[in-house]
Amino acid sequence: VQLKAKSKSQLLLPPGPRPLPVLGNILQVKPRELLVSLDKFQKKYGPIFTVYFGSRPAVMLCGYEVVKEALVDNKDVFSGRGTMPLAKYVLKGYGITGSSGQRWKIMRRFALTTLRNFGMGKRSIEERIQEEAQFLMEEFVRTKGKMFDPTFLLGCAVSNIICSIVFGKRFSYNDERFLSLLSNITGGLRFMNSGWGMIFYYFHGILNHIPGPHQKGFQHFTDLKTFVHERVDESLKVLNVDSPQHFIDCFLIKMQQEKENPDTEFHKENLVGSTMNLFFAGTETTNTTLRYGFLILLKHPEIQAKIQQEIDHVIGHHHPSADDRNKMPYTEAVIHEIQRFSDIVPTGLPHSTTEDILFRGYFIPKGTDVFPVLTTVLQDPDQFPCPKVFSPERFLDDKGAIKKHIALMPFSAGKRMCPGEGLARMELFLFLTTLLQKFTLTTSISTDNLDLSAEFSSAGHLPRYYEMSVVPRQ
Ligand code: HEM
Repeated sequence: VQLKAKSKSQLLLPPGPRPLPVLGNILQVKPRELLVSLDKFQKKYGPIFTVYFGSRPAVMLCGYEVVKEALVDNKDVFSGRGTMPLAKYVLKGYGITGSSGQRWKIMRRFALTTLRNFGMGKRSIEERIQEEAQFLMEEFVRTKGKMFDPTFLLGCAVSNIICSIVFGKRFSYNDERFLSLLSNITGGLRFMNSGWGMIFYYFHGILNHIPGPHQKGFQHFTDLKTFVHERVDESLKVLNVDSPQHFIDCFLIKMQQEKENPDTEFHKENLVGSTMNLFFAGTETTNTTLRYGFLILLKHPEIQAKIQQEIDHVIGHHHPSADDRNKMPYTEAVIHEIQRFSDIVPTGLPHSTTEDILFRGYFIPKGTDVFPVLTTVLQDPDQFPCPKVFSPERFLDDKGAIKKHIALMPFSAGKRMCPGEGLARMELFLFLTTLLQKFTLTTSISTDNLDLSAEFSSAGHLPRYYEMSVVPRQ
């Protein structure tokens, strides 16, 4: 909506708790209680309200209707990227996730087409996942029925998929370099999710210049960056322009093609930034979803048994393939419900308005941070009755066929929607079916004592720590 200059001064940002100068709403939105506070404000102020992170206002959008009206009905205006201090300091605004405007458009389009050429939805990637699923299965066999925490093995398997896409190689699960890469991703995420991570989010302008635990958080990202730089240098040495092997090769070729263009976005900073983005966004998310999914299946053995029945019926003893997905509505419905229930990016990532907009009677100036609070969509009781109940049947019709649901937005919506959706969904399906074809997941803890609620978190939802064991099926 175009606004006349005169009317702007009479219009206001959505209501919200009163901010203190400099500190903003830190007293009401405590760093360790972000989601609880947002829930309280939603009850008090309604589905759209403003909170201040330090002196920076951020508009919070809650519930399916409001989020859809912003991200889908006004998709261009809400397509900017909001404040992401880590992307700003570590990647200097380069890459896909932390950029806006032309740079973002070019980097995103390039990533999407390159991932597609490398097989998002095509055989090559499918085969990679199938192969990795076999490695993962062998690791599970090695546990010999003992209890173990699946985080590490799932992390290795999922990271290897993205490694093969961006670097063209997988690593063995005990490769030192690979392990330190994984620990940097976990450490970086833990920092972002910690109380300190939130304090940093509030006051990054000041904290960036002084020592403190956040510098350790930074270190994880800086180490990751060094790793990516090394891979880029290696790739450059053996690059064959006629036969690109992976994402980095494709980008390097584009850099050569555009080297005469002084304004090109195809340079090393954007290459390293985009690669880091794919790596970070593509690893922990899929791993966490699978880990949450396993916990849910341990809690609901009857659902696990139904998936196995469908596997036996549709796939039999073959390797699961992407084509099987269309024939397995129950398994698809469980995966949908795992994504809805686990709700792993509860606040969504911050967007920013690309122009002034009058939205639901409020004035949101250009450049304001806006959070599509995804948990309020995935748990919206108007869209998903009894949202706290795990029920795959929500996604099935009377005949047992899969039923699409408009409010299922674990990947967000609109122009910034996750570009890794296709890849992630294929991984979830193939890893889950390959494992359940061969094993039954069990635990010595009684199902009553398995807690499905998320561990304390601010920006991300993580399942609570658990151990499980696998029993080979006949
Ligand atoms: C279950 C797995 C995943 C979930 C739940 C997930 C979720 C999300 C969400 C909620 C966003 C924010 C969108 C927004 O700004 O509104 C996002 C962005 C992003 N995701 Fe994913 N994601 C997953 C897997 C992946 C994978 C496998 C990749 C890599 C290929 C990936 C790459 C990205 C990138 C690059 C962005 C930034 C997009 C942009 O700023 O334009 N994600 N994802």
